[in-house]
Amino acid sequence: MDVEEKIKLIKRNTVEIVTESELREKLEKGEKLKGYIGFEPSGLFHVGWMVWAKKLDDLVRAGIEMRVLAATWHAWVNDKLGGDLNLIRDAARYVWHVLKALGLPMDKIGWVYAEDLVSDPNYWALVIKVAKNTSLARMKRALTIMGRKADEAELDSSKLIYPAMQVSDIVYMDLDVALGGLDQRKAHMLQRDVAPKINAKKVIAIHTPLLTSLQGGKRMDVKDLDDYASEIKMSKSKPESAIFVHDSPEEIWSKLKKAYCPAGVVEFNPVLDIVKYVIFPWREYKPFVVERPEKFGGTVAFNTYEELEEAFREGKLHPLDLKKATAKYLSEILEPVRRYFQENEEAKELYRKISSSRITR
Ligand SMILES: Nc1ncnc2c1ncn2[C@@H]1O[C@H](COP(=O)(O)OP(=O)(O)OP(=O)(O)O)[C@@H](O)[C@H]1O
Ligand SMILES: N[C@@H](Cc1ccc(O)cc1)C(=O)O
Repeated sequence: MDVEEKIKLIKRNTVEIVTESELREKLEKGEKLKGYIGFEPSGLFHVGWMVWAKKLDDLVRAGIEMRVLAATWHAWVNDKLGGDLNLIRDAARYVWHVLKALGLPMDKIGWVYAEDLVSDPNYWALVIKVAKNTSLARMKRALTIMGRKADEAELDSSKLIYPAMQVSDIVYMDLDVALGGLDQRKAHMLQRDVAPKINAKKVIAIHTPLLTSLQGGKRMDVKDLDDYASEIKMSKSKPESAIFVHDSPEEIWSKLKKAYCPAGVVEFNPVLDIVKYVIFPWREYKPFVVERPEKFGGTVAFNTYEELEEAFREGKLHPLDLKKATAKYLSEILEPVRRYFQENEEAKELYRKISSSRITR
């Protein structure tokens, strides 16, 4: 794969790369790049996470040495799973199984636990250095990276340490690339600002879109799109907002049937988001076929998402027909996951533990 092909693959279905020219420069020099994505283990894997999972796969294919950080200590700070580190670790292992079930090349992807970092005093020296170079106001503003509002550290000041930890994770692992959904932007921009002050390299940030909650969203007068998108995103701590990778075809249909999808409305439409960022990429961009009786226009095939969006915007594709086809394809894509979790004993047991734990936050 030449540099142009790599950049095309890395860039597809992202919101932004900060910056593309830095990425190009490193690729042109033939540098061996190291990257990561971190996640907080808690709760079940929803289809929103398939957006970054696909990008993780793309980055591996583009030759970037990728690892996944199971941010167990961060999840503890963020009160996930009642702060029970054993359960949090189980939730991390569960995610490993989901990624495997989705077909990711887990033998080519590193797997790191926060414990591997926090057991080293040098890591904490970095956390202090990052904090020394960050104002309190900036640290508070960055709390959206953990799904919290700036004032949520008032009663629990450990939360103020979290952004410094996330920045330190990147520096400690000496990474070139940080992958995350758009809601992780503030962590990456903070890393880029602090890096030159602590003699570290600026990370190249790759941000993927956030799937909208099944309840949808409406554009308001928002200052930071990353803050608004994170407020209305599909999220594991709001189960009613999400389709989980374990949902049966019946559950998927029943959730999609009720999902926000007004005729002709494209913005913050969760059904279209799923088609664009999950179905097209996970089916390797094969045509999306909507079966309809002749009297409603007959069966129609869309070769690209753009064609489908145009038809929907112009009222040539009815929300119910779109939802039916989306449910069918999504159920098909998720079938191997359902099968894997029936057949793999460890995965099955972890799923049982995590899904029966009532406390996600
Ligand atoms: N709806 C979504 N669409 C796409 N990516 C998402 C979505 N929600 C989270 N992500 C991404 O998944 C990664 C892990 O996020 P996170 O642990 O905050 O998920 P979450 O479902 O919002 O969980 P929680 O509700 O516990 O905050 C991040 O990179 C984040 O940007
Ligand atoms: N902040 C991320 C999790 C994360 C934690 C540490 C990291 O280094 C990276 C990501 C989230 O809420 O999903």
